[in-house]
Amino acid sequence: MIFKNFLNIKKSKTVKKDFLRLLKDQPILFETLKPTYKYSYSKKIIKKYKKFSNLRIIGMGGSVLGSEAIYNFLKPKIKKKITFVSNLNSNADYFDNKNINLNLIISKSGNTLETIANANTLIDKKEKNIIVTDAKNSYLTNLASKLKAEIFEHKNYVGGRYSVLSEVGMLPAELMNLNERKFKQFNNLIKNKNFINNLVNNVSTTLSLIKSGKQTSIILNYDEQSENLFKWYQQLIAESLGKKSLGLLPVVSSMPKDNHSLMQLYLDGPNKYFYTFFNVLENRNIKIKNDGVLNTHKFLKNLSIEKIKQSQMIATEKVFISKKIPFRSFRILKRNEQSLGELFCFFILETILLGRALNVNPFDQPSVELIKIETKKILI
Ligand SMILES: O=P(O)(O)OC[C@H]1O[C@H](O)[C@H](O)[C@@H](O)[C@@H]1O
Repeated sequence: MIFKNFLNIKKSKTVKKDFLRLLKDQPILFETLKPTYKYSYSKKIIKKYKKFSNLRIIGMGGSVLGSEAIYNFLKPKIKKKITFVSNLNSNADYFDNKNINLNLIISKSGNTLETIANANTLIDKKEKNIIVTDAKNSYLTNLASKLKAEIFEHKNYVGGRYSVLSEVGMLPAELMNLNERKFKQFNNLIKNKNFINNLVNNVSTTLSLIKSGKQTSIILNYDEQSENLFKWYQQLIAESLGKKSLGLLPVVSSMPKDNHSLMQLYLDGPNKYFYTFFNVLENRNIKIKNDGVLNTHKFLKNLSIEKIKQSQMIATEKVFISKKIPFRSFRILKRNEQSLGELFCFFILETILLGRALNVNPFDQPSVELIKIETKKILI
């Protein structure tokens, strides 16, 4: 991964201290970031489920965004068909898919309304089921015994949006036949001085941008297969930091598509945003067909789609520099488990450090309950 930090870096000794304190006094959820983490299942138990080829994963928010990010980012490597049911949509194509052989239903609380509704609409008697949920009595623990489903514990000390490297993201990864071990980059990264400096300076600079009134963080994403990664990131940032009238609004822009839609605003609109350029450089090599190129556009000969896209990214970075618009950039060299593991780790640490510096608790989401309570009142 190549990470280019903001141009005008603000260095903060407090953030560095916070980082060292975080390493010394690690939240227990950090166990999930390490290769030594003890899953609630054994590799032997899950082996029998690896033969299933057509999976449906049902969940909401942190219970599913991580596995959806993994699936889409690493799709070229994955031979299975996985259907994600992570919203309420009566018109979705998945209602017509009758070939599912294994369901994975994931919910920490076991009581999330959308997950219950989707499970009870979609699951068919002939399908096998695995349920990942907290051990306590809930709708899903009861459903598991009714369905005679396999049940694996969602450790109660791991919050949904921080759970991607626990059972929640790694069981789906195993079933996708990916290498779970390779996602676990925490131990390597905290020994890497470059990573630590980048992380600390990135957090310090983000804090000074927030202080100067820039509370919208726009991701200029040049890799369509990373869209779900940034959906995961959105929840992480929004639920962790959006409290006490503070927080950041993470917006994901599809690039270069949005050159033709939002870029004008980014360049000349309110001076209230900061940006993250993101691209993955390992892709199929699809080239322009030379014999079809018209003489006026000879420069296109031999070019690949990726070369054109990457040139647009570099060009946009140049324009941002000339306009003094703050940005950082990620260039991911390999599309593999390790790169994704590094990104998960970077963003998790970034979020916790921002939370500490802003003096908000990055692990709760108290107001989310309000909608659940009001919805129940309407339905009962
Ligand atoms: O895993 P579950 O208990 O089903 O929760 C799923 C999601 O719903 C909640 O409302 C929270 O805001 C999220 O943080 C959580 O990831």
